[in-house]
Amino acid sequence: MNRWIDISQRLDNKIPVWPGDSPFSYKISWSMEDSGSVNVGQITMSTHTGTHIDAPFHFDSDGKRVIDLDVNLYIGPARVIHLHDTKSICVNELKEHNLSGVIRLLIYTGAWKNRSEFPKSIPHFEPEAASYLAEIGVRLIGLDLPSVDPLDSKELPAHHELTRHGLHILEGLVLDDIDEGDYELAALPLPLVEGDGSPVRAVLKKID
Ligand SMILES: N[C@@H](CC(=O)c1ccccc1NC=O)C(=O)O
Ligand SMILES: [Zn+2]
Ligand SMILES: [Zn+2]
Repeated sequence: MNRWIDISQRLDNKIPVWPGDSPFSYKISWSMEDSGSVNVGQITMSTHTGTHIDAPFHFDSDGKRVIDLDVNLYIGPARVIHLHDTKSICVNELKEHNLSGVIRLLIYTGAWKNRSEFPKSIPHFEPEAASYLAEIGVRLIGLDLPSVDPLDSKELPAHHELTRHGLHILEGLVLDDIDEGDYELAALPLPLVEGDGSPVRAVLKKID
């Protein structure tokens, strides 16, 4: 029987974050000793830490908040493909894979090698590829990278083009041990009413 595999980054106080962004912190705000009965923790984090989804509000002030996103996007069949040593994720590279019928596409690049540090540069998603994926019927794109755009991009063209074509974004996956193929995915965001993004626990189960 196939088992669920965790493809999420672990959240501890050392997890690297976007340069200048709030560090992740978990601490016990009320300890067993203080309370006499329970440990109660407190989390402080940026919504773009580790494995997370972006809501359109992240890059468009009129865009959907996390609570407005359809949960059905984040649970269901997904295809994993490998694009080794890619400089940028473009239509030509995507065309080397048969993506017919794919709704959720997860891309392994292997470019974020040292997970204890935020990467200096990453391959980016070519904005032109958004319409190509939308025509196939892809609705969710996931990557093993902290962003779909170059790290120094202020315009965020890939984020905008993906959203304009109805694709949703999942970032910071850990796909190192995942073979190409078909899986069930679950990567649900939290019900953040004002959220621009949300951490997710992303898991995969191989489909035979
Ligand atoms: N677009 C990136 C995040 C991002 O751009 C960012 C995240 C935290 C703090 C600052 C950021 N961008 C600043 O220009 C993402 O989607 O996760
Ligand atoms: Zn993000
Ligand atoms: Zn993003």
